[in-house]
Amino acid sequence: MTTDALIDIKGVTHAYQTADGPLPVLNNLNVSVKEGGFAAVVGPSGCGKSTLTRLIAGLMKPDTGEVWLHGERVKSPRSTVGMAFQNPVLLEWRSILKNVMLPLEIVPTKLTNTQKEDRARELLSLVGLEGFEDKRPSELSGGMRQRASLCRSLVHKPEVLILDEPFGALDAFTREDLWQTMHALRAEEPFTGVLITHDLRESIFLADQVLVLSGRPATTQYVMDIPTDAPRTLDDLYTPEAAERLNILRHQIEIAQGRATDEGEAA
Ligand SMILES: Nc1ncnc2c1ncn2[C@@H]1O[C@H](COP(=O)(O)OP(=O)(O)OP(=O)(O)O)[C@@H](O)[C@H]1O
Repeated sequence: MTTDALIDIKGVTHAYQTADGPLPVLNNLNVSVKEGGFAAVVGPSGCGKSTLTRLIAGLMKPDTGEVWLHGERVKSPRSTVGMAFQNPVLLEWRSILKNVMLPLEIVPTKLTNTQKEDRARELLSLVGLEGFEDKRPSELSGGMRQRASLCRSLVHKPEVLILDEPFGALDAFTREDLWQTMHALRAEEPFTGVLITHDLRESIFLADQVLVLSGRPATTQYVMDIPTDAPRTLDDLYTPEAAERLNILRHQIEIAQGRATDEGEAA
């Protein structure tokens, strides 16, 4: 296969088999993310965003179409994909450090135990959790737990990081802090990312490409490229360019929901 895309989803169609018959979820979906790219996926509730992440991670196979990661067809679960979700599932009987080290116990690695620990400590320090390594998850705030969960999803240096609404349960200020942490992490530890979110500001702040999926069964309805020439700051969200991008995306979501048409008229 000749493509410079690290993630290449080609013509994927999928339906879940339910008691009421097939539920078509994805319809001829095409998504391409280049190495080091960061794509945000937005779309109406229930349109198939999480299904897309399961396909990338190899947790399920599409009915038709192909999923490729780094030039290899995905047919089974991939340990080279890291995932973080809205509710970080940290194990209460393990310290924060040991929680972060968990993937290194599961995914084959040549690191010694000391190197594994150093790696986990380094990431925890990068997200501002130095000094909390020996705490239990319940001793941390929600934002701190999510930081630890991000470290855990990156500790084995995955090719792809999938973030499924990881900041959705956090208050607005903590969420903005975490957005900046994401940029810091990416600067230190470049990865290819796919972020599922309902927050359009989050999508334009974090991603270099925003994909709007149509209503179910989802197809790629609109793609917005966001150039990344300089490090982003929260002030960038209050510029006329940001306002225009948010307006375009909001309108596209309304089209996906069937509440507006292409011409901007109410449906
Ligand atoms: N294992 C399953 N079996 C049957 N139906 C499923 C299954 N998983 C998801 N669905 C249905 O498929 C549709 C798409 O689900 P999915 O979780 O991918 O959507 P989503 O866009 O991530 O949703 P949300 O925005 O609400 O998080 C939903 O209608 C959901 O109920």
